[in-house]
Amino acid sequence: MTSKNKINEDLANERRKCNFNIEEVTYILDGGKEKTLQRKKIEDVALNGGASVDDIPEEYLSARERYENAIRKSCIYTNIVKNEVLEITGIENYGSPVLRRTGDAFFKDISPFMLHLGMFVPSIIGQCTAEQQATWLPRALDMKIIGAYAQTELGHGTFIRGLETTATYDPETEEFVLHSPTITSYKWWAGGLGRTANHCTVVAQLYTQGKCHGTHLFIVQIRDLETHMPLPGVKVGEIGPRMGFNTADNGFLGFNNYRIPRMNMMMKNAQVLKDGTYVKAARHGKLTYGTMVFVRVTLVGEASFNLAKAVTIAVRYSAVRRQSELRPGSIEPQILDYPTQQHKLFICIATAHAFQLTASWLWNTFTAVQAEMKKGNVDTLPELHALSSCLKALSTSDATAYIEQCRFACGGHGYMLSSNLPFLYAFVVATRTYEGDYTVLLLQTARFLVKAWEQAESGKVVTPTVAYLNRHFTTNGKMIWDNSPEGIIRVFQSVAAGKISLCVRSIRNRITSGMDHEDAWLMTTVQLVNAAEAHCRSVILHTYWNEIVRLTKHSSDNVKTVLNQLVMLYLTYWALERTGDLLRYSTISENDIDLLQRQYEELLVKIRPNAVGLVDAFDIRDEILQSTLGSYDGRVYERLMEEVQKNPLNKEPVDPSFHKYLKPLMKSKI
Ligand SMILES: CC/C=C\C/C=C\C/C=C\C/C=C\C/C=C\C/C=C\CCCCC(=O)SCCNC(=O)CCNC(=O)[C@H](O)C(C)(C)COP(=O)(O)OP(=O)(O)OC[C@H]1O[C@@H](n2cnc3c(N)ncnc32)[C@H](O)[C@@H]1OP(=O)(O)O
Ligand SMILES: Cc1cc2nc3c(=O)[nH]c(=O)nc-3n(C[C@H](O)[C@H](O)[C@H](O)COP(=O)(O)OP(=O)(O)OC[C@H]3O[C@@H](n4cnc5c(N)ncnc54)[C@H](O)[C@@H]3O)c2cc1C
Repeated sequence: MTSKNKINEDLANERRKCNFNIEEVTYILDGGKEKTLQRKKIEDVALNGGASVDDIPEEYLSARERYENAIRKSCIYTNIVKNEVLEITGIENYGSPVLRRTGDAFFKDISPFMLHLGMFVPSIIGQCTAEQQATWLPRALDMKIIGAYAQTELGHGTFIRGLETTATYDPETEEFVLHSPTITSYKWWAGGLGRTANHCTVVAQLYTQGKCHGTHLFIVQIRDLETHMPLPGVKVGEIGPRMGFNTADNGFLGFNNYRIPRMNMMMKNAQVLKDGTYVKAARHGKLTYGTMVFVRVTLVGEASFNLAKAVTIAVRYSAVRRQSELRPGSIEPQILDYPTQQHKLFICIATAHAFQLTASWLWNTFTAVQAEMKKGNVDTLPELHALSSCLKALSTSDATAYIEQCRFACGGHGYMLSSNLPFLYAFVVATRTYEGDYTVLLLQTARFLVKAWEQAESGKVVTPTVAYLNRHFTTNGKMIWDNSPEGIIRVFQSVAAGKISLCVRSIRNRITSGMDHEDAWLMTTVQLVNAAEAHCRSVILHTYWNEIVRLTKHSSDNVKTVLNQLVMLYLTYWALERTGDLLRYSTISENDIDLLQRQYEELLVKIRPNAVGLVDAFDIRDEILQSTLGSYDGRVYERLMEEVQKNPLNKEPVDPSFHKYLKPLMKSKI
């Protein structure tokens, strides 16, 4: 072994200590051995060319160079995917999470093609008729056209009904006229729109025969395919530097009476006939919001994956890093030996597991609802909307907080861009806002919960994810505390039921004292967000536990044990985080809380020897991690020094600014 690929001795020791079969855990997280093998095959094909390597790390480049470099690498990756990977996966897997994750080896920030595959293509699949799909989809998948998703405007992001862009049908020419009547109606934020896209999905208020029919989706060509010039009537550009997403060329877009053919309206759920007659085909009023539901579902997996990356970096670093002394004169311990460090990191491993298993479960729910909707049944959509909203909100918010915790866990070196932790944070913190802000989405779930509560109150049996509400009406008083996993979950469900019940009571009391329903709801929104968060927490705890029990049925004993320790850590951690709620809604005592705390500390000790094995089980290749601190070999200090050599500021021993500014300053007299 050369010194370049020699494994750091501490990390090698950690791997020797690991007592479970790492591959077995990887298979569970990936959804089965076949899926792991296919992922590895894709990674081998896509990454073995080393095409991702930048001579100069992208953070040293100017805005223009960074963008050009991102396009260059996107094209390399797209060609690999088109020519080699799709042969393995099949065209239907274009845009699958595996491709998205493999893509992370090419970009520290983000590909300008992300929104093309992440939202433009899904909007064609979800919102177009079969005939329209036949026109657009092959060209989009083949990258003959490149699209963005332009919904948000300068004046409105959350409130879609408030969007101002208009699409007015002209039966004379059988065209829609797109127009941006005000400055606030300019599209703003769409990824890939600023410089890259030549087409986009535009969300606009549809007018026909003098009547507005609300927001609908349109496919709009914005640039010439040969020259890439914006077409007449289109004003488009990049919105400027932001906290992250700096290679995603987020853009603005305005229209001046710009005409598109009638058939460019996405007509799966509603149509405008040649004469201008509006026909609504949809059985549910919000099917045009479907692309957002799809992305919210995928974001739970994104949260898990990005957190898995962060904690892989932080745990490996913590095994390599030695600091302070436990006793005078003793050898400096690995920082992973500090219980406070374990407290910061093990919850991140458990959370990545919880979100990954919840994401798979949510994906199955999503595909089941889609299948029902194909048959004309939309009854399960409200529950999916409520679930995807709160799970998107909580998973992105928790992942953001824990990625930052991983950075804190790496001390000063975590602040280096080369650790990749700042990039991960800047990318993930945006997910809390986009595709529906945290608070706004929890309030959507709260609407569903209040309705479910009313149904349960009237004796109706409610859907499985809120079935605990039926129990709430048949049991009296506080939930009996029970330290088993099922007991903790039951108590969390009682907390959710209790909070929803308080919300309903507050709304009713306010209405009784003279408020109208809207004001009573508004005044209760702080509690409603809290109740939706409690509900979502109980869903995650329940799903995580159920899935671990199901998936480890045939596992080896040691895998069963370590995955059980993790899920118990998760349940105990949240019980301790929510002792106030537990005291209010269950019979938990001071003594029970002391026991929980001891149980938590014992779990940290039990998990400690397997910590590196657990992050290895995420099986994230070094090319994808892109971190000086987190590589498999643990050559932390060597990599930090190697990275310094790439710094253009170190190219010359003396910077020109010395002669230009510093020296004259030093020579000048006071
Ligand atoms: C080379 C390539 C390299 C790599 C790439 C490789 C592969 C890539 C492949 C894949 C990518 C994978 C993943 C993608 C990952 C990341 C994507 C990256 C970036 C994404 C960027 C972000 C994009 C965006 O942000 S787009 C804009 C999103 N905007 C929003 O989310 C707006 C939020 N607001 C709303 O949703 C609504 O306005 C509202 C819900 C808040 C309110 O709506 P409205 O006022 O109309 O309704 P209400 O009156 O409140 O409610 C009425 C009833 O309707 C119900 N309702 C609401 N919404 C829905 C819904 N969606 N579905 C069902 N029902 C809904 C509501 O509950 C009410 O019901 P009730 O019964 O009356 O109570
Ligand atoms: C990196 C990034 C990429 C994006 N990409 C795209 C894209 O590709 N395409 C696209 O169309 N859009 C995109 N967006 C826009 C994104 O979807 C919106 O920013 C998001 O939906 C939030 O809307 P907003 O910015 O209008 O926030 P606002 O709605 O103005 O929110 C501001 C604050 O007001 C609060 N608030 C708003 N309404 C309510 C309410 N009813 N009740 C209580 N509180 C409320 C929110 O909680 C928040 O705290 C992107 C945004 C970012 C940051």
